[in-house]
Amino acid sequence: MKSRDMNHDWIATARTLSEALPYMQRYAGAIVVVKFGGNAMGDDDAMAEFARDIVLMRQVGINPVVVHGGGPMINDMLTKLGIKSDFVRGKRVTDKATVQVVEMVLTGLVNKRIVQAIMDEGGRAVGLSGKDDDLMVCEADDPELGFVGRPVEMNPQVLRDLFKAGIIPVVAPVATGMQPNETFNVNGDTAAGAIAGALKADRLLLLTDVSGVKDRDGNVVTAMTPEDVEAMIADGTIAGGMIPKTETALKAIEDGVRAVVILDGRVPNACLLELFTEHGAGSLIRPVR
Ligand SMILES: Nc1ncnc2c1ncn2[C@@H]1O[C@H](COP(=O)(O)OP(=O)(O)O)[C@@H](O)[C@H]1O
Ligand SMILES: CC(=O)N[C@@H](CCC(=O)OP(=O)(O)O)C(=O)O
Repeated sequence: MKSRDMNHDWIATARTLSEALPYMQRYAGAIVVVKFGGNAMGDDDAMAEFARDIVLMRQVGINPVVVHGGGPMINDMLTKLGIKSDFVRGKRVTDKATVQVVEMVLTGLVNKRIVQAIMDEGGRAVGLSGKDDDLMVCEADDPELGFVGRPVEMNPQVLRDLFKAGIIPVVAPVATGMQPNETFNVNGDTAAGAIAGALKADRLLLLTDVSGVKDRDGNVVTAMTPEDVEAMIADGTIAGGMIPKTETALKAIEDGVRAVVILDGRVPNACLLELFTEHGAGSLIRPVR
């Protein structure tokens, strides 16, 4: 058995723990899907800290699912191999050679790095992609993008089976198609939204590199309805990479996810701060109740 450091700095102070306990009880049995993007991954210390948070979530009875990205790691490998890559509306134009590199990097290097980090922190993790047990079946999103997938059928039973066994699923956003032998590259946010929707998750946490959705003055909007988000997209306050992210949030809520939070994954203990403190973290999007 490997030696494992089971100390969680975050719960080292009694004050924080007493604040956290009611929230931990409230979330017992909840399904929380966490999108961990390539830009949020950082160095080995940041990875270990993220893994520690996920393990703690599992220890207090939450069923976490990690859906990861890895755009920067794909870029590095494509550069090494001399393959050029372009993005259209935030999605990578993916030809045959590129989709092979995407699958190799995401399901190999990135997926196993996260699985290993969770194991090192005392959790149990199993890595899979959308291909495993047909978890995520796609069609081509747009002919202009090549092998970029749009999820059309989800089979999340394998995730529920892993929950029952106390195992944390770690999902790479690579999917199978309707035809034999098809492989699709799926945007990480899109995959996380589709998985959260299929599970009717209690929370979808989209970790990014800003503290949340900002208004015109640059202040983070802490609570929003889907209608607020639509208005901010329409008037241009939400732009660039935040558009697909917030659109993913809207679709997930439509599919039955109770709430979506967009938050800064570079902040230490970001997921725990969101789930287990009164003030939370980032921007919470949910329907008016
Ligand atoms: N209203 C907004 N609030 C916050 N960020 C915004 C907003 N509009 C555009 N953005 C941009 O969206 C970016 C996040 O999207 P993206 O870079 O695609 O994230 P990731 O790489 O984590 O998926 C922010 O860094 C910011 O530059
Ligand atoms: C279709 C598409 O764009 N797929 C992404 C998949 C990885 C991803 O989403 O990574 P981040 O979350 O780190 O950006 C890509 O090829 O980069």
